[in-house]
Amino acid sequence: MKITFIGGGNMASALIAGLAGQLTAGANIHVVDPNPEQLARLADNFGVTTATQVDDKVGDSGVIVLAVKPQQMREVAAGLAPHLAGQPLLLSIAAGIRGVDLARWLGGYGAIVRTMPNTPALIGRGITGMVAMGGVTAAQKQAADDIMKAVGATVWLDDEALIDPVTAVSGSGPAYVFYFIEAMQQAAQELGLTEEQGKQLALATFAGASQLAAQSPDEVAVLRERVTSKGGTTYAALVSMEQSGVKQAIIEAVKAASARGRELGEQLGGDGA
Ligand SMILES: NC(=O)C1=CN([C@@H]2O[C@H](COP(=O)(O)OP(=O)(O)OC[C@H]3O[C@@H](n4cnc5c(N)ncnc54)[C@H](O)[C@@H]3O)[C@@H](O)[C@H]2O)C=CC1
Ligand SMILES: O=C(O)[C@@H]1CCC=N1
Repeated sequence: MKITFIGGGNMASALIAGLAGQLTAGANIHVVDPNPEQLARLADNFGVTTATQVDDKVGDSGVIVLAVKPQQMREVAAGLAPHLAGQPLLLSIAAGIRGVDLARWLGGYGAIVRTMPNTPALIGRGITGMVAMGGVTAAQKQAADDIMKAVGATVWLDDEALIDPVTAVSGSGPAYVFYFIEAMQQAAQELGLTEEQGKQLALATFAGASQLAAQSPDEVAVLRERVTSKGGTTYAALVSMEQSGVKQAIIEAVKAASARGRELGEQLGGDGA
């Protein structure tokens, strides 16, 4: 099956990298992006075919992945509308953009699955939240699931409104983890370790702790308590974090991301025109 990506930026590149390793021929992937450097990089690395704008070649795609910024989606959808005679599945990865708005911009085309992947897809360790709009067939839903499972796990939602919370937790989530790792690395250096040592210690700790949490039958809070000797070093760190309101700040940050997703949908979807 031919999969066309409209937009070949960061998230599309992560998906293509994950998919290219799974498909028998990278040439089954076609990428449309106005940036020739972006296209050259994707063609060199993954053997995809490329174009700088949507043309008739997009028409024979079984799946079209919409991977442009939310602000570009309306224009891209309008340009795509004349090329949907082959009834492809449209897979949107854009934050915020509501299915009803996308369908309208596509000229009333309803075979849309909204998804929210994340960048660990690049190494096949992504997780994608997904919701199917009314015009999606069972076979198309399966195809969407197959594509996203090629780059990690999938979580299907019944309620489209929940895609904003998914965006806030797992779509944006890698950035929070990187932020925490950056802080750990900076602390390591300020305490006298080398940059390399700090990096090695922080990364191995994140990988080990998250694997342990995934594999353990115990709740994460129990695992945390097992590290925390009374009056010990971890206790000192956690008291400091509590005093600084770190947990509440993280909760509020995730809620801010979710609210921004909803706001983007309302702003860009406008009054339904
Ligand atoms: N970066 C991430 O971690 C995630 C991003 N997303 C979503 O993915 C989408 C893309 O985000 P990024 O990849 O981060 O942005 P990006 O800026 O890296 O990529 C956007 C790409 O679209 C291209 N483009 C612009 N106008 C175009 C047009 N008319 N036709 C075709 N291509 C066009 C740009 O040249 C660029 O390569 C957004 O809607 C975002 O909400 C979703 C999940 C995670
Ligand atoms: O920051 C953003 O808006 C996109 C959506 C999820 C991750 N990146």
